[in-house]
Amino acid sequence: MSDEGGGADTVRAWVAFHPPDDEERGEQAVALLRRAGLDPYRPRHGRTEGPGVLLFTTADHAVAERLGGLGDGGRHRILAVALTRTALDGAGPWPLLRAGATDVLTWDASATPAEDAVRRLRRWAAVDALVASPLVSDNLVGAGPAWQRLLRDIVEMAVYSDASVLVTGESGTGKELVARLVHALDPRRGAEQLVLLDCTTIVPALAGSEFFGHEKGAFTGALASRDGAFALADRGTLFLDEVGELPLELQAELLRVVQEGTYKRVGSNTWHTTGFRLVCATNRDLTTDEGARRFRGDLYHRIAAWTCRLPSLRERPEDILPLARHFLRDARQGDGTPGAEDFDPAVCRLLMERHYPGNVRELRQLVGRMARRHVGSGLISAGDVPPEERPPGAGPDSGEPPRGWPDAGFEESIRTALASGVCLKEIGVRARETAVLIAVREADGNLQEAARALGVTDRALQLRRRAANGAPEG
Ligand SMILES: Nc1ncnc2c1ncn2[C@@H]1O[C@H](COP(=O)(O)OP(=O)(O)OP(=O)(O)O)[C@@H](O)[C@H]1O
Repeated sequence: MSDEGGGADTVRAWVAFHPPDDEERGEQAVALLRRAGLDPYRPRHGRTEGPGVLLFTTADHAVAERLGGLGDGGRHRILAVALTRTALDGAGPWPLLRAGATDVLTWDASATPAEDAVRRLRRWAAVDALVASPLVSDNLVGAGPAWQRLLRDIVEMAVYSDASVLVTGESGTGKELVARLVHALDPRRGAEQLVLLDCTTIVPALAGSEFFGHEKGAFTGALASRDGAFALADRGTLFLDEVGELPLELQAELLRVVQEGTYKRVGSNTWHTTGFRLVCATNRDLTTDEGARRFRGDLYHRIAAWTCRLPSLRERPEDILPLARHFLRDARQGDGTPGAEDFDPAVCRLLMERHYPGNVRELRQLVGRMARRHVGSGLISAGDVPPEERPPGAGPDSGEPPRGWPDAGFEESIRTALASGVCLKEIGVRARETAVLIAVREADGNLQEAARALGVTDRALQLRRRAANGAPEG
């Protein structure tokens, strides 16, 4: 992988200007970016692939639309670079980050702005390449932009930092997969072991031995000396699943080992040293009052240097079919006989409409059951669906519309807004602004087409855009 620091490899990335007719002012910056290692290209018809730079002189309302379009709704990372010191006057960088910029720099604020920018682009391109690699994309399957952003974060944190990671999420969302991936990607740990301990299965009487190891004769039944998890994970990764279940006494001991890197085997007075990356998983919220009473705050801060929340499957319905197809391919490869190649439309609808309290694991099991019933190649059809999975009455063939809107992501967003004190009026304003932004973007800037999609007149759309830009709404 290319190092993101210094002037190593050339990095190819798009460069755009805002306002678009203000290119001349940016040309000098582009020349310096080239010299720092950028191989720039211009986005064609506003379409981009991978990360890029938006050089701007005015952070007006239109810049948000440009960012949304150039970043393809969050798929690609954008470095927004203010070419003048005054370009960020007013609201500062925050609206640009909200609109889709990954970072915002002011050219004149740095002695080496071109190098700073290229360093970021080099890092982002390296992370994108890893996210697209089979190691990541075949393991943590998902196509939605939110999932892709999460993968980028996981990869970046695994490769470029040594931080302890706390992975949260409901059962079956892929927490163990993330732990395995962090270990596999970590250039400092790759050759060493990944040691897994499920804290729900630790027997209190044997817990000390599990973690610290023991000497021969340390307790009844200790017929030989044995290494514990801290020794086995040395220079590797220790994954503690369901860390919220760890008894309080063990939490204190774990904290000491993590802080000091030393431990004694049960029945021994000799200190040993160890150093490992700690990855923990939990489906409990360890920060709530209830969670906090059962979990030490100091340990929480130690294990949660970086946290990663995996969404439930209901929060990522766009990934249900890609995941189901992935599991179908797996099932086909597993038994070596020609198997089903895809799902017929009725089964696709059933998969989309069903609820998955067990998340991805439940989807995987369901697809496995369908694949086992299927005969020959061709599509998985309604008859392959196990009887207890078939919808009563209004079945998948009933022509009912699929579960669509408002979906769980929508509700989640409103719940977050209310919990943060955002009032109903503001929620309404934001919802309208977002709808307009998306419609204009989807219509490639064609306002008539966007107005049609929104079910409003051209004039109403223009007034709304003007209102969003600060002028009173007509
Ligand atoms: N994004 C994904 N892509 C492919 N497979 C996935 C994905 N997420 C989960 N799975 C599959 O779902 C199953 C459950 O995953 P995993 O054990 O990592 O979940 P978990 O969150 O650790 O569950 P638990 O909390 O119950 O231990 C596994 O078979 C895993 O392969």
